[in-house]
Amino acid sequence: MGKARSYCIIHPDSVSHAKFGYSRADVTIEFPGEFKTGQDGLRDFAFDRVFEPSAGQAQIYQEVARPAIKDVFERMANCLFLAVGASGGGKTFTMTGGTKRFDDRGLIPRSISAVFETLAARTDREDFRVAVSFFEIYREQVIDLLSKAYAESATRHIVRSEREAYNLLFEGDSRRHFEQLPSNSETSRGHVFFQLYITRANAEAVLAFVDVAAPSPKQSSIDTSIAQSLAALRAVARSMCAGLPADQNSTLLTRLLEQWLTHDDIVTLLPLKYQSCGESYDFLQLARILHQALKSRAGACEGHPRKSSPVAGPMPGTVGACPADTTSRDRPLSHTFTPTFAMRTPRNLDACECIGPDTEAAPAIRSLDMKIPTPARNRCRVPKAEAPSVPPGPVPAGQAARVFGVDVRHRHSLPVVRAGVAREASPFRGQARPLGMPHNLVSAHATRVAHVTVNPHVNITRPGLANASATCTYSPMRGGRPSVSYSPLPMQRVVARPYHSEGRSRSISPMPGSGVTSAPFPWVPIPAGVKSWAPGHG
Ligand SMILES: Nc1ncnc2c1ncn2[C@@H]1O[C@H](COP(=O)(O)OP(=O)(O)OP(=O)(O)O)[C@@H](O)[C@H]1O
Repeated sequence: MGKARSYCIIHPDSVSHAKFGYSRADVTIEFPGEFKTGQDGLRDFAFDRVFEPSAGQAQIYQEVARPAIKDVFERMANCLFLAVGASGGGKTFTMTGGTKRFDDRGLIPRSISAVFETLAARTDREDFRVAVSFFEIYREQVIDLLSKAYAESATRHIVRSEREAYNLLFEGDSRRHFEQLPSNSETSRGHVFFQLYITRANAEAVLAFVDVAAPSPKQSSIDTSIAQSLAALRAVARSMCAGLPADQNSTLLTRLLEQWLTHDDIVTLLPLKYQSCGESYDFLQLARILHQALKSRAGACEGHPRKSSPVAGPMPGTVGACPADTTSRDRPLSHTFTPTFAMRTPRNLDACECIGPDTEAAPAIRSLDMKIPTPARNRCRVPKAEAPSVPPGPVPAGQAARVFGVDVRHRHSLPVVRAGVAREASPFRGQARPLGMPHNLVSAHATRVAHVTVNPHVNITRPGLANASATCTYSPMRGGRPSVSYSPLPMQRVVARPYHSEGRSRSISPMPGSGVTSAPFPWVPIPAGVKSWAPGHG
């Protein structure tokens, strides 16, 4: 039988609430007599561990997910991480990550890193293959987030490095359905499955991370669909507790979870922001019933190897069997351009700014914050051999170029105008500009449309995924050769400033293990009629 663990993660905004308390393994809420049971008083909910708000993501990862990664390599055990909870409680924060600090990256990126770090340390690493699938249940349909399509089958992409896996994570993340609601400015509107498949010979272990959407008070049709699937999940758990056959076919969520619920290791996560007694009680109870149901399972085998994806079982009309060895899709930005880190950006990102880091030092980067780097940390010339030659002078409007394998173009005729814009959004705004560093050293402007905009000095992005790496310091106004900002220090401090129309942003993660590939830098006319310069147009 698979193991079952359950954790509660307390949201920082819950702490001061009088009707809510928690200890290391219990959450207690107080509710009035008329609510639910008709009895006044306190209700206790036990967990394997309750993480107080001061517990960082690193600690949560260590206790929650690290054992599962070990089990993958020791006994090819599958594990499902199932995050449930009310809107705004922190499910996405726990699974994918927070917005402001690198330290806030969640279970998925940390697990990706751990899998590749473990592999790197093994002599038999060549025997393993890692693949990723990423899909969303939205309005009772599966959307493959890696192929942008309503899916009969979720595509499985082989990933050969941490960077490739991150790329897919951020790519898919940018395609998720979010909505701005009072409870959360970025509310997930679909149940999201991110799966890592680790295969060796005929054995396969799957790590699945499921972020279960919560209904909002808006009561739209999406909310109805979400509420129905949660009710179905609750009903399945109740049947399991009672030892009765469960109707798992009533919703797509329960159908996709069926095999997990009956067989595998499951970690239930309840990120909890105490908002109202009713809502908290509902989800605390759901977590409890789920945990009880999982504990009561019998007869399933522990850590059995899978032949096919647990979530992508053969179900007509839904996610079907994944093709076993689909190779990575051709992703123009990533196969020639090697980002050093990626920012999980807001859906309606206006612009972001990134500085550094050294792509060669990137594997050592484990710290990312919002501070301004010192010039010493941020300036280092790219070897001349790598520096593409650029003709001096302003880049004419409507011209494009391929910089380090990435298509870029100017949207403005005069770089100097662009520079003015960049300065406004510069990380150095209001501060003394570090000596020798152009104030607009890096400025990547992204819109939701897949295009790349460049100012005279850089750079690169695509929707939902601001890839920053090669920091071209070439200034058309100064002429000369372009160079790339490299950090000479292993613990490069990276600056990443997500800008957003409402001041919101998403998390930041590194792209270790990358290197910069250079490419010719000819300015070429943008084809007539092309409004946004999408990767691949060149
Ligand atoms: N442990 C935490 N520490 C700091 N901030 C947190 C924490 N958990 C969540 N947040 C913040 O709370 C907000 C809501 O979190 P998140 O979007 O992860 O909630 P959610 O449960 O996924 O909500 P929804 O169901 O609406 O999508 C975000 O701004 C997030 O950064």
